Amino acid sequence: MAARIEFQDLTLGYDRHPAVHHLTGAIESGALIAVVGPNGAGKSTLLKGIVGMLQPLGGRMRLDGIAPHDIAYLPQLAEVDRSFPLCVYDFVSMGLWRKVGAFGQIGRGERGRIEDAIRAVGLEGFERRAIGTLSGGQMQRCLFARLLLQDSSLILLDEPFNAVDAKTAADLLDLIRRWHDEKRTVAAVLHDMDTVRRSFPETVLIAREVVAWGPTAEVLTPRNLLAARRMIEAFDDAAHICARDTAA
Ligand SMILES: Nc1ncnc2c1ncn2[C@@H]1O[C@H](COP(=O)(O)OP(=O)(O)OP(=O)(O)O)[C@@H](O)[C@H]1O
Repeated sequence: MAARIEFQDLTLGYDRHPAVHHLTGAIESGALIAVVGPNGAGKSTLLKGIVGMLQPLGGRMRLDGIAPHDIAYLPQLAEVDRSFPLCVYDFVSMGLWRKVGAFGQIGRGERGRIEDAIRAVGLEGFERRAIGTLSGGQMQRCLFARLLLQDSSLILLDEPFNAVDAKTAADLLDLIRRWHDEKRTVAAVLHDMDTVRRSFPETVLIAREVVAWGPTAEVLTPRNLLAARRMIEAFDDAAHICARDTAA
């Protein structure tokens, strides 16, 4: 179980507009890293770049030990289409998609794993409920169950505790710790700095580029957080190319 990500001067963006610039560094195998920064800092963009939903505008990214389609990715809750008529059981079972495929049989072993995953997130009794009728916290549990089944060595979580209550957040955090104990590589976009300080040994603070990256206590200083805020306020969203490129 080893998945490592290396960035070399990576720039990601939309329609040629950079959203994250000049990212250089590595997320080591087995890391438990928080991705933090102000709104619009480029955190979600970074995860989308790692998953392959966005191609680099510049620089390079290298995945070691895992293919992009094997990454377990939790998008922001708002991006999940819940209008599709699926029940919890069927939605969770999609975590086995890579193993079973479109026309594969779900046998007794797989059914056991689906039931285990639903139990692990505390959704027993909800198996036949339509996903569109779940509360925000229940839906987040459902998404985590699907991730559990994916059994990936690289797990990317975009605001996993958004709109969930304290009990649900604690339960989901336990699952994240379990993944970390199993030596999986976990990166999570988070806004709650207390959770980051308590549970994430490593942090990358971004504001369209890296402000600080390293042990959480060294990254989350008032000085770095202020610098991040100022960088976001100063960023020109309409810029086509970055000033550093033209100055070179
Ligand atoms: N699909 C898109 N098309 C064009 N621009 C986008 C798109 N998605 C994001 N952006 C822009 O890219 C920049 C970074 O957005 P991103 O969603 O990565 O930030 P974030 O750090 O995740 O923010 P938040 O904390 O608010 O979720 C923002 O200026 C945003 O408006």
